[in-house]
Amino acid sequence: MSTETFHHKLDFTGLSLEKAGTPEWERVRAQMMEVVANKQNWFEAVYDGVAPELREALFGRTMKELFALPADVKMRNTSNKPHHGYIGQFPGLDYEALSVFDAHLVEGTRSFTELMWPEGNPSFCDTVHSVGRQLSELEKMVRRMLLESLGVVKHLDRQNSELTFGLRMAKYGTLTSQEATVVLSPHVDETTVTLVVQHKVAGLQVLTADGEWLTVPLSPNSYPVMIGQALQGWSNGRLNAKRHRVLVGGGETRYSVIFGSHPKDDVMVQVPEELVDEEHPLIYKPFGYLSFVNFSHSEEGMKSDDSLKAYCGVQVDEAGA
Ligand SMILES: O=C(O)CCC(=O)C(=O)O
Ligand SMILES: [Fe+2]
Repeated sequence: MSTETFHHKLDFTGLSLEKAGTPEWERVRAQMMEVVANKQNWFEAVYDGVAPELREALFGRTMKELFALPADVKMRNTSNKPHHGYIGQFPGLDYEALSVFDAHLVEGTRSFTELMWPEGNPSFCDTVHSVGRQLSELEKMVRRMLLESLGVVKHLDRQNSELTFGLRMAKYGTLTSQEATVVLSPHVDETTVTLVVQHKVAGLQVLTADGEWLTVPLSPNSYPVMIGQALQGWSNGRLNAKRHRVLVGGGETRYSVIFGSHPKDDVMVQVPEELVDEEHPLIYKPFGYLSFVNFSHSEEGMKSDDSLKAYCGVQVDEAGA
């Protein structure tokens, strides 16, 4: 029987971390436990933290202004990790993306803004920072509930101190053909948790347990949330990175924001001992996040359909099975 004939829609409206443990919190947490038990690894979060005007400013003005910059300016957005700064200039494909690092902090947004506009651009900076801050609040609620559902919430503070947030703005330009085309191939994110903001043009699809591509519906106040590989590793595979892709119709330019938590570069991701027992033997050795990301983008990592397992999976003989 199909496990994904419907998807979970969790309503975070009016919730905040201060409400953890209250009946309203527990009601949503009970749904999170179902998401975990069903191994769905994604859901839709309804959230009122990003005001409609802010979302409109982000997509209607801020992102358009960014992508309108000359290519050499956008290319100043570099990173120590492959594929994490400016992405674009693919022959025949009008896809571009830029990442703001430490997007929940004003410093992160400010240094990105100064890189793009040395003369300053306060409205860009304020808009992106507000979105980053609000989405980081949602991410923290989501992750707290996930850890509560796994019975390991005592590790939350440590995990929080080892994480940061990245905000990627993406543009999928019009295609010469009107036919639906996969412009971002099926993949899993290296993140801990990924939140996506879609606006007016759909395109994100998640792979269901039955191998079907499910189109994530558009909604002005909700955010698809997907598990990434860093959390798959940390949770010893209790949660699994959700495979997804982007399919666009071709006639319209699509903008989206991809907001993710991920371990800081030097963090060793290590499974908490509570998540290892006879029924759940250790499947991932501790791994350094930066090294893992570098591996994922290496020739060997790209060839593998499960780069986490290839990088730090415990061999059966090592596990003593
Ligand atoms: O644009 C989207 O909806 C998702 C993009 C994505 O999956 C990614 O950039 O990793
Ligand atoms: Fe992705």
